[in-house]
Amino acid sequence: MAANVKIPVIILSGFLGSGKTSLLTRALKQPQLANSAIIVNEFGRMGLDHHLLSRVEERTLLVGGGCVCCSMREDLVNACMELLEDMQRGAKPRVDRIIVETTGLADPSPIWFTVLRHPVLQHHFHVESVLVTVDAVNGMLHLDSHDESIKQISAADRVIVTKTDIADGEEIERLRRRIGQLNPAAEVELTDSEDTKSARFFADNPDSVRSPRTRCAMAAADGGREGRSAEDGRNGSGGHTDATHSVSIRFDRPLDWHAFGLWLSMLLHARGTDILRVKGLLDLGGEGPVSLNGVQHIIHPPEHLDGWPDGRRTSTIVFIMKKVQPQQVTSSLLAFQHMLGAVPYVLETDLQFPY
Ligand SMILES: Nc1nc2c(ncn2[C@@H]2O[C@H](COP(=O)(O)OP(=O)(O)OP(=O)(O)O)[C@@H](O)[C@H]2O)c(=O)[nH]1
Repeated sequence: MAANVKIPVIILSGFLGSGKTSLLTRALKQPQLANSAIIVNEFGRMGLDHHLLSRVEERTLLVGGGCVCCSMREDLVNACMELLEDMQRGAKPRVDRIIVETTGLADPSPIWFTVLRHPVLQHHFHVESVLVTVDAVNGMLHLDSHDESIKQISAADRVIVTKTDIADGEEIERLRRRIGQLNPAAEVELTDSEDTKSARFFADNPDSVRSPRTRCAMAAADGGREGRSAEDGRNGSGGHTDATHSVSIRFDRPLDWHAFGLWLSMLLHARGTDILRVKGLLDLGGEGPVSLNGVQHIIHPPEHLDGWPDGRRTSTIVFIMKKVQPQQVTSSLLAFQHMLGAVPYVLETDLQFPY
């Protein structure tokens, strides 16, 4: 098997009963997903009929400092290693992707961490996207009452609102807005039980690098906040210190990578468990952007991309945080601006702190 091309892993998460299995079952009927390996977390569940289906019991091994997001999922390691060995000795054909369906209460970050940091898996697999289902009828309630739901949405590249056939339009719009506030970097899509094209969520790379920019551009067009320096907002007080907040930040010039890397390491070292997601495109002065993708204090190796997705050359970073105020991030960046070589400004935030 071609060892140098990593097999994409797609994580399918979403709160209890939000429609993960229904979505996946429908998607697997389409030929695009024929050559996929599926790993689900629960024993004894019926309904998925697939030749490569593997059911595993969720087992997490705490590694490093004992932090949950930096734990290895032993179940996933075993399932992937088994598949890898089978493919390497020719007992199974090489699969096009692995889809991991989590339990409804799972935090997707240990799965991410496992694929990224396991000494063998990291050379053969990469996490292509995190899909999260949200129930159009109950999603708002789940978000209000369950931290797990918020964590899942924060980790998502693509949020799929299910059950739109039984929810009213206004309800769906409210939910979309809430998801957009929680994770401005995620694409939000709708589905229902009659959707016969749901393989698109798994087989198309959501081009995660484009989404923060697209959303930011939309926010700028509609909110008119673009161009205001973060300095203007540094003394604002947003309250809600325990809540989850997001902020999208842009820079006026290319960034110094070493200085930015140092700043980010310091932030993650100090507040890693509260930084649920960092995602963006950086202008480091090279031809194309460098994509940045992190979940809690795990940062995916940055990737150089060939071109700017929407032709606009600028750094945009989205932070989704718990117990950290957007202005704490911006003030810290401002304090670092001379080393960074660029001035940050707030493009969009869910908090109305004074600009
Ligand atoms: N009307 C409607 N019902 C749906 C839709 N998606 C799922 N359901 C129903 O919602 C219920 C839960 O769906 P599942 O697919 O089992 O949800 P899940 O997220 O896999 O559930 P857990 O594994 O328990 O977390 C089932 O009764 C489904 O038939 C949808 O788009 N429309």
